Amino acid sequence: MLTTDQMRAAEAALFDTGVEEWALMSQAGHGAAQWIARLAAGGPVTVLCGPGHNGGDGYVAAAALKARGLTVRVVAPISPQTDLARHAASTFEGEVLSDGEGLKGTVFVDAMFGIGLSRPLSHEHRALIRDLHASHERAVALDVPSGVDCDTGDVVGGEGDDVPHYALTLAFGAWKPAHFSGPALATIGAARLVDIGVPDRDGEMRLSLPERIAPPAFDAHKYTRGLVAVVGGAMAGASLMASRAAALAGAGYVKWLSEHDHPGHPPDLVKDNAPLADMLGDERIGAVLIGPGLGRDDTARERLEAAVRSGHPLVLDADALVLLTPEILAAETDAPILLTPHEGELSRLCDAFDVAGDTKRERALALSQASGCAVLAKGADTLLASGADVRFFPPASRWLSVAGSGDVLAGICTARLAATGDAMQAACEAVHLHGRAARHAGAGFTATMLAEAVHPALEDML
Ligand SMILES: NC(=O)C1=CN([C@@H]2O[C@H](COP(=O)(O)OP(=O)(O)OC[C@H]3O[C@@H](n4cnc5c(N)ncnc54)[C@H](OP(=O)(O)O)[C@@H]3O)[C@@H](O)[C@H]2O)[C@@H](O)CC1
Ligand SMILES: [K+]
Repeated sequence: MLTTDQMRAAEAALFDTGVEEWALMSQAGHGAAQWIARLAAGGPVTVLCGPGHNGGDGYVAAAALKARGLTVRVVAPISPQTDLARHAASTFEGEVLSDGEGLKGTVFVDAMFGIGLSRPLSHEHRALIRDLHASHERAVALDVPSGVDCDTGDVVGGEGDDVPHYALTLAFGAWKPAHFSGPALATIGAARLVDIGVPDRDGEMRLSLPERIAPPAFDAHKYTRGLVAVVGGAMAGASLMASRAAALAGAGYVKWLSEHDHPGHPPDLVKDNAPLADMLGDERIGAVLIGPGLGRDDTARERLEAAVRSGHPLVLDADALVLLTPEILAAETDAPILLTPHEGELSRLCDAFDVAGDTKRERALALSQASGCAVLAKGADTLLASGADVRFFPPASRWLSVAGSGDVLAGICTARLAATGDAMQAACEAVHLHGRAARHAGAGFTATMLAEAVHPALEDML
């Protein structure tokens, strides 16, 4: 995944090796045409071409679709402004209109602006896009929906609903942050990558895709598979739900460290109510979860301090993120710690650690660097920051926006942390497991149903 500047640098590096600019544009346009042809299914296509190279890609796609025998119209409110764009336009031998008046069709292709967007869209351009979108059955965006800032996913000078919804967005050469984060998520639709020869490199920003979860070793026993300790608190239900999710996400043994009882306590979950510091002294513990249902009073703070002092790998969630300060973390050993804040908790933590950032990605990175913890910033555009690295995730089920969903995720994170010993890997596995579980749970599920669905989700990922 590349920012606009990194994308331009990657293109420049290719040109230095002798690759022609036209070759890249040709690959982008032809790659796009293949997708558009599938969506058009023989119906008419309208391509809106801008003045730069995004428009150039549009002209190449239009020519390729016309060569396939489709009816193709180009709408170009601004003429091409560079030699390369003019050359691309010259390859399209069909109707070029200056406005979209009365046009109807199957697919509307938005090739107005891509990574070169330099200011908000004018009212006229916004209206033209809205009208063409409305008069066609499906819309496809080339590189990004016009008006979206590739680096942030913000709509430049507008709100998320100022850009219409696209069925498909075709990213050229590399993913940009806008494809998986920010308000743009509401407009991007399905995102597909079109290869134009930009080499995949092991950059700091990547899209995390599900990888296989390692099954237990042949000689595994409950402790080597991971002993998870879930610290309970004033509201027992949340930590109980997290414990259940941890047990189904592959932990060998889950202990619920709770002074309170709960009627939903399953018989296979061991409850321990000895003094917390004693229980946390068990060296066999692979990872500790603290936060769900913890409470925010002095007792809760003491429990959090004890968990940090224990030196075990940790997952901090919910109330633990409200209580956390740099002073509490100062007691830390070098064990991995994963923080799992939602948007509000992330803001609070940034204040507590005295860091800031314009985007969620920048805030999560700054917090990770200031705290030394991995930060899984949850939400519709969940992302993971650790040191200088960022992982984005494919969008998950919108039904995950249910109370208790975060408790389930925290439980899964802790089971995977106990199994892998690595916060980054654990968080990636957990996000994919959580997303899979949501698919198994279907629509309108409760957090309890989601926790149970972690079981078939784990089976899928082996
Ligand atoms: N480089 C390559 O080799 C490859 C690039 N590729 C493709 O090129 C795209 C990037 O092309 P690009 O750099 O030409 O920028 P692009 O997005 O077309 O816009 C720039 C033009 O729009 C204008 N403009 C901007 N905002 C405006 C506004 N609000 N309202 C009005 N005008 C506005 C701006 O004018 P200016 O700001 O200079 O006044 C300029 O004329 C990239 O997304 C990908 O699709 C691929 O084919 C792979 C190979
Ligand atoms: K576009």
